[in-house]
Amino acid sequence: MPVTVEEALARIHAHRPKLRREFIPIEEAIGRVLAQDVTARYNLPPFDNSAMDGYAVICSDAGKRVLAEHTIFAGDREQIRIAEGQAARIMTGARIPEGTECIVPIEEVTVEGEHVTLPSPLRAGQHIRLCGEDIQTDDTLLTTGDTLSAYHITLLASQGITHVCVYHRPRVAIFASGSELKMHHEQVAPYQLYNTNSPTFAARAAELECDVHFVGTAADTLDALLEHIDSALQSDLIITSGGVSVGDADYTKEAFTHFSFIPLFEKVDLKPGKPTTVGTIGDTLVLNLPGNPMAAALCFELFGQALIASLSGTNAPFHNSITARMKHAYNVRPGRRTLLPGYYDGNHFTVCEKFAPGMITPLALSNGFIMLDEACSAVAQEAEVRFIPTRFVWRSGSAVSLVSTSEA
Ligand SMILES: Nc1nc2c(c(=O)[nH]1)N[C@H]1C(S)=C(S)[C@@H](COP(=O)(O)OP(=O)(O)OC[C@H]3O[C@@H](n4cnc5c(N)ncnc54)[C@H](O)[C@@H]3O)O[C@H]1N2
Ligand code: MOO
Repeated sequence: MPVTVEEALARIHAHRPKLRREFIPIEEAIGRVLAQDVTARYNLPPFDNSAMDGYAVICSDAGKRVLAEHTIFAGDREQIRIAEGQAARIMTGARIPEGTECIVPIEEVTVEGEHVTLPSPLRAGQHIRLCGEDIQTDDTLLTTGDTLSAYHITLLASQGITHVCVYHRPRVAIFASGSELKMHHEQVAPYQLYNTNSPTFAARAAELECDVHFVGTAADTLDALLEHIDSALQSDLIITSGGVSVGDADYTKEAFTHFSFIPLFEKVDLKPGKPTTVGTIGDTLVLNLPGNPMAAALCFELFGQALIASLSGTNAPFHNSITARMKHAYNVRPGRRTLLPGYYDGNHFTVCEKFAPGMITPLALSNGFIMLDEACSAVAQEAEVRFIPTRFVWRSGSAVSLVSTSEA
């Protein structure tokens, strides 16, 4: 019995794989998932300091001529004290002298030798960056399951942290089945075609921070499939494509049953990609995708990504969507949950002009897809849809306005 997409995803999310951890330098941690919480060891700033090149002064000296004998630079160790009638010339980032009530920028004073005349009035605290105003000791900076981005590396570096504990990258083994398939570096005969699914999933899994192992292309025989499964069992996830339908040469499902395969689900109520199957062999997860390239790619996005997320240890394992409006009206056959590939331009979603489960161009031309409810037979122009991205580098081929205004 096919399960709904929601049920299929719920079964994937309910599965709790064993996760392995390792310590790595922060320079290598970009994109990795933390297996520890990180708390602050130091305040940031670590001391009260000047936000401007100027003078450290006392507020009651506003409008007066004061003596400024000392100059303080960032990194100076010596700590001085100022009193009424005194100021200290100070550089941005330098520790403020004891007794300082505010900083007056250089541009606002009149300098005569060692004396400066201050403006009036002066506001207590002006241009002083307070100890701990950004980070306080013991603040939680990062949490187990956070995926490290460049600005998380900033936080780690600010605390003098050299290494972090992260989850291992998921090890993903990939193979295709199909006697008609050749690899792109092989000769192809007129009755054969190139295996595009395996390079696609290898590339996509690498984009999703997996360690990828391409096992090979299995002929449509039980023996070839058994051999390929056997060499993939050391991985956390096996992704196969092809041979899951009801044809005379479709042996994938049968081959997996030889390895005590336990299904999580064996078919999904979905067009395309109905034959998609997910299960386990021991600690190894298995995703059998259909051979049709577009069907396989869209189901990789829905189910493969969810499996990889669960194996990565992320605390954000669920898909998310962007609300978009339809560029054009679109009609579909109701009664089936339908995936439509297309392009989101920042406002509107345009369904791919030409697509079918066996094609490869639709995904290359798209940056995501929408999933229409089974009751849906038409989506109107400007109707709101939920866009699910497949790539998310948010740039444009032509210049767009980047400015927000008060008008809607
Ligand atoms: N009688 C029925 N026939 C089919 C059904 C069905 O329910 N009843 N389902 C159709 C659907 S839906 C799909 S999807 C496909 C799934 O078939 P398989 O998973 O068995 O895939 P194959 O037959 O091996 O291949 C299908 C198609 O895709 C090409 N292919 C396969 N692997 C690759 C690859 N790695 N790279 C590029 N292209 C690949 C293959 O040459 C075929 O053209 O079954 C329908 N039939
Ligand atoms: O649903 Mo198949 O999975 O059409 O391509």
